[in-house]
Amino acid sequence: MIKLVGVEKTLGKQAVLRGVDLTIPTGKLTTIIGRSGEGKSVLLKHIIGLMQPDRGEVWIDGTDIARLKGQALNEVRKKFAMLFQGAALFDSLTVFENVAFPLREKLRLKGDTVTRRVEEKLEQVGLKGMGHKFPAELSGGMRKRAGLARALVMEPEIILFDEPTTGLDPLMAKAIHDLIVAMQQQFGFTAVMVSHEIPEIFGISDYVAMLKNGRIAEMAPSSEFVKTTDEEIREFIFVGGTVTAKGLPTAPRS
Ligand SMILES: Nc1ncnc2c1ncn2[C@@H]1O[C@H](COP(=O)(O)OP(=O)(O)OP(=O)(O)O)[C@@H](O)[C@H]1O
Repeated sequence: MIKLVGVEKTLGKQAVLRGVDLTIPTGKLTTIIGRSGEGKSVLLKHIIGLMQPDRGEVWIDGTDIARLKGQALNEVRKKFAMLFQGAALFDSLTVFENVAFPLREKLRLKGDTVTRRVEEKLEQVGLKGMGHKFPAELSGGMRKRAGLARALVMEPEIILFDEPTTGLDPLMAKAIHDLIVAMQQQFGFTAVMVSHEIPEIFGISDYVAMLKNGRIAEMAPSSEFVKTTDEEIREFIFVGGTVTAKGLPTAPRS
């Protein structure tokens, strides 16, 4: 379980996180929403230990990583993979080498073992036979798939997705959402996603949390979340009534 307690973070002169309390259930897909610049990416960075809070606790399965450093922090971070906004592929490496990279660098695997694991992941994300291509030769959606394959190849317990569909057309975005859900159900990792894809995320997330004014204003199963009576949250998620027009929400997956 991931649990943040009273997390505060000031960056420059801005108090970005002002007491975040959030419990993220294991083996589910939780999506964090909120206005631009609210601190969603900063929050993800606290969860994975890339940033440390000024105050508060960040519990990852019984370890508070808020003040952990060096080897102890690295041990906990082995549980994680992160899919960054731009997929963060190495442009000079082929798709195959990009996906193989963590296996070779972190697990020191070689030869057939690497080939087998990489090809299996490429197939799972729909990139079978594409391993020889370079990132520049791929469409935006294919780059996201390659990034997802690289995240999955380490078989992490937790995957963080920072706006995984940014820059994609609606059909491609849906394909990536569907793939994330399919992979999450198949492998059972804990998924934490930051997204602006409203209303779509209500149809795919088990839980939705909203960051507002540096705190979690609401956290609930998606189907409950949309029943919120908080006017500001309603305004944000029912932008001009379009969400209701599209007939959301669907029930969260059991
Ligand atoms: N390393 C940093 N140093 C200083 N300020 C930062 C740093 N990282 C983020 N910030 C600031 O913290 C605030 C929150 O940024 P963050 O990227 O988390 O927002 P966000 O909610 O993810 O936004 P968006 O939805 O637009 O991606 C912003 O004002 C940003 O400028």
